[in-house]
Amino acid sequence: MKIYIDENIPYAKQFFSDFGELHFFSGRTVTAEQLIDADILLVRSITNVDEKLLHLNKCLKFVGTATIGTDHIDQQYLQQRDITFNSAPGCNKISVAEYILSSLLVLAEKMQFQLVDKTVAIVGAGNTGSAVYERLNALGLNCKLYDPPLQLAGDNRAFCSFDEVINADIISLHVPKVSVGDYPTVHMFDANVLKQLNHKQILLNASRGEVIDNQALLKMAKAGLQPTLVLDVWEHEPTIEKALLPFVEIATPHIAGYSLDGKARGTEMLYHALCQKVGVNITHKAQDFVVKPAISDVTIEEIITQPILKKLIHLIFDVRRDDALFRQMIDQDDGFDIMRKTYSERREMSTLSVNAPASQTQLLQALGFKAECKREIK
Ligand SMILES: NC(=O)c1ccc[n+]([C@@H]2O[C@H](COP(=O)([O-])OP(=O)(O)OC[C@H]3O[C@@H](n4cnc5c(N)ncnc54)[C@H](O)[C@@H]3O)[C@@H](O)[C@H]2O)c1
Ligand SMILES: O=C(O)[C@H](O)[C@H](O)COP(=O)(O)O
Repeated sequence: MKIYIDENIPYAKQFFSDFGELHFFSGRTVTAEQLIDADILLVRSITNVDEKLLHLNKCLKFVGTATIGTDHIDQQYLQQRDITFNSAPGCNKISVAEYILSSLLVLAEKMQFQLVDKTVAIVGAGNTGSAVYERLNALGLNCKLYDPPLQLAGDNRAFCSFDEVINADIISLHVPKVSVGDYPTVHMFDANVLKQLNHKQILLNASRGEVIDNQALLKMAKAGLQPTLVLDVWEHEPTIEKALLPFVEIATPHIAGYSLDGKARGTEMLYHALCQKVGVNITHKAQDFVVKPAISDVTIEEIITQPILKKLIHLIFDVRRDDALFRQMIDQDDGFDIMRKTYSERREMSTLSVNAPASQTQLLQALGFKAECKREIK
């Protein structure tokens, strides 16, 4: 069997060598000619899998994307050709939530506010939105969820209106890219919605760039009216609107989900799907391949205040590192993609054991740490 794999899917050799001959390709430039004899195709979000890419291939049986988003896949076309498709739902949801947490802690320090005083509207209450909710709710923010499709489907959590979204102190976007149907998300934040926001609010987008009309945002920013912005995703990646950058407080090149753990989980999920498709037993586990973290234990002697939490989170992941590097790299040819490709190792909070007073264990666990109980503070 011939298996064609995006070169940026980690641990592909370890997981897939048993299935046959592996061929690696560059996700942005792969062509129909290259894939002519592929039996299995494994991609990331930068490869559009459609008729244009697959029309020369007559033997493809399985397509997998090691990502949560599936907007780059023409699933209807794959269905017509009877090609099995699997994605990796939720694989990097923890990394996205940790990106949001780091960003908010940085902003809270810079702008001198307490997270607990803020209302946050989470737009999209699926895997990533729920992971954000769990963490921010544990920190005492007033969290509101906005997700009409889920609400309609009978999800029994409390949901808010779009009016409440645009009036929240913090708005965090976690929707898929959808351009048709009853609940499209492309330009959900268009000029009309953006003009209802103000400079006291914070708007974070770690979903897909197209959810915010970037040109309308730029216009608003040039007039000095934009909310504080955290943008991980952009319209027209990798050729983004660079003029926006000076107006964005935290800017990164679509790396919110890029922890080693999240990526490895994505590969592992495709491995499981392929084992099922081919009818073989699962013999490999991501944890056999993923290396130990650089920092694995820490002790906290006090009650966790916001400054202590910021220090703790940033022992593992500090979004300012990525923001600084991005601003340096974006002017290089291919800077956006080079930074993604050479992204330095980032781990999830779950790789850190935190030894803390017993009263802090619940919070630490809700934030994703491995919490170990220490004697209570007197
Ligand atoms: N920046 C990154 O690195 C990164 C990482 C992972 C995922 N993502 C993006 O984030 C998206 C969401 O991921 P997820 O794991 O939470 O997906 P998910 O499918 O679990 O949840 C998405 C939720 O959005 C809701 N939704 C759809 N249309 C909506 C609308 N118009 N208004 C409000 N809610 C709506 C859906 O009902 C669903 O509950 C992905 O599709 C992907 O594009 C980005
Ligand atoms: O949808 C996802 O899972 C994320 O957007 C993912 O992190 C994108 O990473 P890429 O496939 O572009 O490497």
